[in-house]
Amino acid sequence: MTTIKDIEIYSVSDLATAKASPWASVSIIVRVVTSDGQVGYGEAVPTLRVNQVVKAIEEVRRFMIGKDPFRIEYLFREWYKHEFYISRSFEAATAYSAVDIALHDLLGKYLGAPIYQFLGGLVNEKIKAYANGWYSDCVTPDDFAKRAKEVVSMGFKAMKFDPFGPYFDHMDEEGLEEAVERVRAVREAVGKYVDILIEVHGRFNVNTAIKMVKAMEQFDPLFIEEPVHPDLNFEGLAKIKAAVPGVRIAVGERIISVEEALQLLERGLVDVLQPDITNALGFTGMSRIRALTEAYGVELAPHNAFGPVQHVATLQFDASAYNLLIQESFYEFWPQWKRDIINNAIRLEDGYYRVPNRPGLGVDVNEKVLAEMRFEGMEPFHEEEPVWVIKGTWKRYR
Ligand SMILES: O=C(O)[C@H](O)[C@@H](O)[C@H](O)[C@H](O)CO
Ligand SMILES: [Mg+2]
Repeated sequence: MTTIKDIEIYSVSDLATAKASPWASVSIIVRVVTSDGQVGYGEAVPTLRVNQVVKAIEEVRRFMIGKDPFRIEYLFREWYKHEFYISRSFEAATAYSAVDIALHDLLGKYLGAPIYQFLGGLVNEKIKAYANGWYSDCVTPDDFAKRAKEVVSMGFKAMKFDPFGPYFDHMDEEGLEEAVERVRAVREAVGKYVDILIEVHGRFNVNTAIKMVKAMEQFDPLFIEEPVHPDLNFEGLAKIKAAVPGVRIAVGERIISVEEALQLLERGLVDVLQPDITNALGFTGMSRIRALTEAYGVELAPHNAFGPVQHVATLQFDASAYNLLIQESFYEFWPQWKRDIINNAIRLEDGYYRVPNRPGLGVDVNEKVLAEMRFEGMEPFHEEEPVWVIKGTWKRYR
């Protein structure tokens, strides 16, 4: 019987190139090795918890050594039994997510099939992408408009951005006007057939969020994402939906269980759910969440903001999701080393991605790059700009 022989953990980074997504200037890649020498890869969430996540993966590693890697559901339930806090701990959830992704990669390689083949087969021949990470250092409406045009020239048919500068909790009239002017400039630059998605990063209190959503409706966003502080999601989103029923609301990047997805869906608070395969318990969790969204008639736009193994794992998941709306991508805006980790195997074709159809994740991981980029340390922290915004945008322009 094939067993898990080891789980290696690679924190990789080149801090000097932390351009668009400062929260993910590090990537945490896991390499699961079996007794017959096969290797599966996964990825965990870095952000301001790199060392904690690495330690949490070590806990999963201790449990997994010697186990049958193909008993994926059994392994999840056993670890759920032992771990005790996995539904309450982001670190525990992302650690397990990374290993679950690697187990699916191994199963695909064992079966000689891409992961989507055993998730229900190919539903989406190609995946519509939206660009994120494209607006580093954009401050004025003109900055955003110019860069948005470049994004369209790359082939993207959709793009997401956070136009809210340095506002948090509350935003005054001037701040709202600045945000409106940035969105207006992008809408005028790209025209009405390119989708605009507005990212709020859960910045605002409920009253500010309602005022903001009302102001943004004129631009017909594909959705507005995380308009209110995530701990206010239930009451806050309900008030937003009541006040502005015509705007699609998207949340979900922070959920770590199918139960959290259910709490959002059963209250009718979300129009587009954005679970993330690197913290919503890998393919095992995402498949459960997908079934729920289908039952509630909610579309999927999986969050995807960290690294290359996450990128291809998400595409494998997307391939068999009939209620997929659109897929987030930072891929084209990363430093080159991140794309090199998967030999730059993914290509945007007229705004869409084809899903690799080779076994497992469908791409090779470049172990030379993994070794070269190995890194000990933490994500950079800057007091003057939260790590979760696109670099250089936490500014006013008036
Ligand atoms: O929708 C997104 O891609 C996310 O909100 C990113 O913009 C965040 O900054 C990151 O996920 C923080 O960890
Ligand atoms: Mg987001």
